[in-house]
Amino acid sequence: MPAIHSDNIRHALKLYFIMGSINCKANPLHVLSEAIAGGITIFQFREKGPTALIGQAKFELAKQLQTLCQAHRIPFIVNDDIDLAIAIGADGIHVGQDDEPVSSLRKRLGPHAIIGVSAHTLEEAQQAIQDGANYLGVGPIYPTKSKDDAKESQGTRLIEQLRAQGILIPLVGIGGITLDKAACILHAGVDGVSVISAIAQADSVRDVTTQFIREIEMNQLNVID
Ligand SMILES: Cc1ncc(COP(=O)(O)OP(=O)(O)O)c(N)n1
Ligand SMILES: Cc1nc(C(=O)O)sc1CCOP(=O)(O)O
Ligand SMILES: [Mg+2]
Repeated sequence: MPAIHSDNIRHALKLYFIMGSINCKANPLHVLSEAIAGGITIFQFREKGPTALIGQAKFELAKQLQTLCQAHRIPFIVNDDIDLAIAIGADGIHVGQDDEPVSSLRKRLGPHAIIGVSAHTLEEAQQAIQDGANYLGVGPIYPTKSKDDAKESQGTRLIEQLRAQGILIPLVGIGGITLDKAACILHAGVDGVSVISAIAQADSVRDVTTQFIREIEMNQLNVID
């Protein structure tokens, strides 16, 4: 059974931690376990970049991180790698605009898989919704050092535009999100924030995660309950 039914994805998106081995100052298993202790609500394994693990080493790290998530009922999402997601029975996948279309992913992953799609424009968002995405990642909100090919940062403009159009799909903001910036993104209408470096690189992963949760709970709009 998946850790979460896709109907509950909105609540799970509250604090979406994304990480691969290259993002961590400490052992990735330790970083994830501290982030879980701090209160993350969903995790994405994004093993990407020049020194990223590949092959069996990538598979083994994914399995170890997934086991940790399963023990704490944290949904485990795989970035980009559909074969890996299927091989380990992940709860879902996150894909970008140049990846396999949602309709084909749905056939391969089944009706309960969480499928997240990155959207940078209203048109991309509408297409992903029509194709059956469960949530959208909107970014980069602010400049980021964690993605080499990130687009130009766009602030909260698209989030506000989507909500103003009455689009209710679960949304998560991404890109350069730090503690002091979370409130303004939440006020724009997202269900949660996605974070790599502000958590993975923190001196105390657990403390900063706890502070994110507090900030989110104080500023969440609750698009739908
Ligand atoms: C939650 C979330 N939102 C956006 C992204 C970015 O996905 P993508 O555009 O496919 O870029 P890469 O992460 O693959 O470099 C994401 N991963 N997660
Ligand atoms: C993985 C990713 N996707 C983005 C997008 O805009 O789609 S920005 C980004 C990196 C986010 O990392 P950090 O929290 O360290 O800025
Ligand atoms: Mg991608």
